[in-house]
Amino acid sequence: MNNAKTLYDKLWDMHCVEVDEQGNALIYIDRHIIHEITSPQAFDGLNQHQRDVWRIDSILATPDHQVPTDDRHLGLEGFADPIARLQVETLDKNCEQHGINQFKLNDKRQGIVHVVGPEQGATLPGMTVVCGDSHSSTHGAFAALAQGIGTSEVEHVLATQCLAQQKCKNLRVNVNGELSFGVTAKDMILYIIGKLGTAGGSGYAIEYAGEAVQALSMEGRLTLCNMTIEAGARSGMVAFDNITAEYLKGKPFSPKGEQWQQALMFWQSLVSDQDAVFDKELQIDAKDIAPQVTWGTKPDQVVDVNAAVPNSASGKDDVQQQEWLKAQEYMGVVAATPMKNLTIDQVFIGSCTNGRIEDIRAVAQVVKGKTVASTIKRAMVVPGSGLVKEQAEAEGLDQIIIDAGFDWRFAGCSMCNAMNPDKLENQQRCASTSNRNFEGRQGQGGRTHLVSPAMAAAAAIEGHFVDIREYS
Ligand SMILES: CC(C)[C@H](C(=O)O)[C@@H](O)C(=O)O
Ligand code: SF4
Repeated sequence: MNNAKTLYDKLWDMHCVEVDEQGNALIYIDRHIIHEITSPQAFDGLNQHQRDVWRIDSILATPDHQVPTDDRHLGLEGFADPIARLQVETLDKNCEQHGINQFKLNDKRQGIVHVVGPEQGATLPGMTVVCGDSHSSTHGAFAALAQGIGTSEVEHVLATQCLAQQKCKNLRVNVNGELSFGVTAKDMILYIIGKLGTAGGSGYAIEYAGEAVQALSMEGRLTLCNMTIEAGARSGMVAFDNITAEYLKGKPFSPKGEQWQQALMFWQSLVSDQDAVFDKELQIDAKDIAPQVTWGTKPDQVVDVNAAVPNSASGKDDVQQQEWLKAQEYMGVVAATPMKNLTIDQVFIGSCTNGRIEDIRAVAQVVKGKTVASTIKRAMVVPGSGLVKEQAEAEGLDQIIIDAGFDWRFAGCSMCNAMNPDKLENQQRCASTSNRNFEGRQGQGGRTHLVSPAMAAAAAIEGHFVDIREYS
């Protein structure tokens, strides 16, 4: 009998507390990250039932979705929206009441939960990580089992440190060979979602593997795992290796001294066994991946930058054809229009997908000595955390970006989902490094095209999409 296990099987087995005959399981949670949107009702529930928080030191909190990004010196007074302010104040109050570690609004470690956790070493290999946020899959890049949960589950984890779950099936996505120059982890994941479809990963935990994945930096792997949820899977992960270890060494929450050595020994085991069997495998050739641009209102409505908006008649069935037509109408695009001909109104660079230091370096490299096109109404770069901002400023990247005509902002989710003042106007077209292009996602009537940071930067300079591989 084959006892070989996948990485997911291993993580599951290590955390499974109990499972009944129907497969209903309880898994133990090691790290719980919270933000201002999905935690207030959870704390209300706890208080109503007079329950305490089970393991306070497993929790890390920071506000991100509703914080304004234009200025911070006013603190809470800088909020124009009283409801947004109340959410952030409520997070403060709950964290104070329960003694929870929070990086508050004016703490330079504040930022988007999925940027802050990794950069602190709060997400470690072998952990189960949850957050009341669908992009919690991001943390799986560290060979962790990470997933988004709902508000009632946030309450359950706060109270019991456990989560009710059914085990998923195993899907491995192998990206073989080497990515072409100028093609990034963002293009890789958009391409994968294009192949899988937005429901293709449903019921699976995805492991990303193959030479092109192994060659990615930790930041690239975070981008990859981040968008797992857009393929319908709750968890995505990458096996542990030296790149993981190097990234975590010396991070504030990482183990130190003798414990670091012990951890390294244990972490080596966080890979799928050689003969582990996956329920499904997808093979991708890295050299087939070109820079990607979405044309529609779902992340799988995506094409190569050199392609055109597809003709709805080529949709696989009636349902898809109707869906494409509707998406094209909303997006104000017409079949057969080359993607490069689409002119852009706004550019948003940031989010938990692409708001890390390597993303900002890539942007600075593209825009250095150039100027944002006069037709662009606004181009903004929003670091994913205060520490990313600080690092970028130490490297002088902010000045390059500002000189090119971009806004340089404070950390937060910003225009990724417009729960704060950063929004698109009706029918404005945006090149965005975020992860969702749903109708109204970046503001009512706004039209989002998902791209990599370098592609967004080049689109800002030219006023339309260009192939970054031919751009200098
Ligand atoms: C507000 C929050 C719950 C939501 C999520 O779960 O993903 C947000 O982060 C998003 O990206 O839409
Ligand atoms: S940056 Fe966007 S996707 Fe990420 S947590 Fe914030 S709103 Fe969600």
